[in-house]
Amino acid sequence: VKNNKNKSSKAADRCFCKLKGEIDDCTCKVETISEINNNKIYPRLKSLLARNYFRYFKVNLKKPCPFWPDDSRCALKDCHVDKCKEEEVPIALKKGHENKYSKEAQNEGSCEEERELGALNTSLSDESKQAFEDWNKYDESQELFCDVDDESSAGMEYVDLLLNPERYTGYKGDSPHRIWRSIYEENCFTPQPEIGYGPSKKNSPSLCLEKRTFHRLISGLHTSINIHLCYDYLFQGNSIGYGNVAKWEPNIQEFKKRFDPKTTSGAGPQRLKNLFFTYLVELRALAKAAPYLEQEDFFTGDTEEDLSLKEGIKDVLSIIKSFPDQFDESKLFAGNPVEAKLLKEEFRTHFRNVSRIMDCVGCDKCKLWGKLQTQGMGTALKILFSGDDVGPDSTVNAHHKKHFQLTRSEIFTLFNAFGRLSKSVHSLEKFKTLLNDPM
Ligand SMILES: Cc1cc2nc3c(=O)[nH]c(=O)nc-3n(C[C@H](O)[C@H](O)[C@H](O)COP(=O)(O)OP(=O)(O)OC[C@H]3O[C@@H](n4cnc5c(N)ncnc54)[C@H](O)[C@@H]3O)c2cc1C
Repeated sequence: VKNNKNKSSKAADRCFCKLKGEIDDCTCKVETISEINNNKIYPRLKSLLARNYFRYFKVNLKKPCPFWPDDSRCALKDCHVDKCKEEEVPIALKKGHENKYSKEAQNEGSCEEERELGALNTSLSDESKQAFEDWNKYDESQELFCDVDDESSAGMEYVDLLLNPERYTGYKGDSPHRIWRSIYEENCFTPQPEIGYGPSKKNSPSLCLEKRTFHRLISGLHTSINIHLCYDYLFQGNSIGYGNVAKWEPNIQEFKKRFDPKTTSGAGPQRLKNLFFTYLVELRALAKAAPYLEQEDFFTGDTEEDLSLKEGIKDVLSIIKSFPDQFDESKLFAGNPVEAKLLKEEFRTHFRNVSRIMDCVGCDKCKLWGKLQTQGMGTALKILFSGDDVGPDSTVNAHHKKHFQLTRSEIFTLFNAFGRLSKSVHSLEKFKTLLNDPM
């Protein structure tokens, strides 16, 4: 037991070795983020994001992949996964039953049908449908929601995020690798080697601040997605030590495989650190947009709920604003104006590509969360770099020029995307404990 414990604490030290001190290119410390997130921001966001306003995501999951022939069928249906007989599939994994995951369901069979893990639960109540119609009418009358093309396109549907948590889906192999590869190799200014952002080495010029920022942002998002799947991992019945009961639990081995320097050629700890960088950038976007958000009306069709939601949002924003070491976006695109403009355009094009690649993700649930999080990050970048005013005077006013605006969908994805990062940072505590103290 002692030996095992020693081995595991070393793994904890190795994985978390970079999670201390200042975050690259920022003055903020990892410890400060962990403390304020875990004690103040995460608990508040958790209850805020369970409210109706932040619960139903309007999204088009049927858009064709613009870059290569759609391989999603091949990725999960018949090519990689052997089909189980109907009676072998645990009831909890069948479409429409996911939310009913219960003791009764856990005692069901053990066959893995990974396609079902990634399938969406699209059930909605009649009241929700009525509420969405009211929301649309309200949005149109406010002229706040300007992204009409997407909003009105065929294929848009509401998805209940609480019924479709981001977790292990079994999506692996060529399809996600092609997505990540195309993001990093074609769109992400990846430094060589990935672990070093530092001064230039021979044949490997260091990246400028903007490109480093871009790469870290995406890497931090990737880390967050992978932490979620490690944290909410499906141990099938018959897994060693699990008998016949299937369970959703943190998977330490999976976490180690992804973040231990030993299994990642040294890159794991930096990838974990990048999560904090991404967190800091989105935190700053919320702080910057706070004056705008604080005076926004969050319409849900229920006056009491609207008011209480507004209070909840103000409460979390007050903590976000009080964060001492905010990311300083003014350092980016600050050089020669002509070069800065080109760089910003390049940044924007690459980010747009990353968000479009999400339509190529071959697992509906992963696509859902991938789209949500890239859209949220896009909103954060718009807030930080659009150059428009963000302030109390910036809301729509019929008699004045329209300045900065956020659509409902931008507000929705901004908060939800930040909520994902917040949960990832929070779950690191659990992994640290488990690695230090394996049962
Ligand atoms: C948009 C998207 C959403 C997904 N959502 C889910 C989900 O909800 N549930 C689920 O179970 N699976 C999900 N996946 C799949 C998951 O991210 C992995 O691709 C899969 O588990 C296979 O993991 P892997 O170990 O092969 O490495 P991958 O995570 O696929 O990584 C590929 C390569 O990228 C590099 N890399 C890894 N992490 C980082 C990082 N943080 N920064 C920089 N480089 C890195 C490494 O070289 C690695 O070999 C999603 C994939 C995508 C593209």
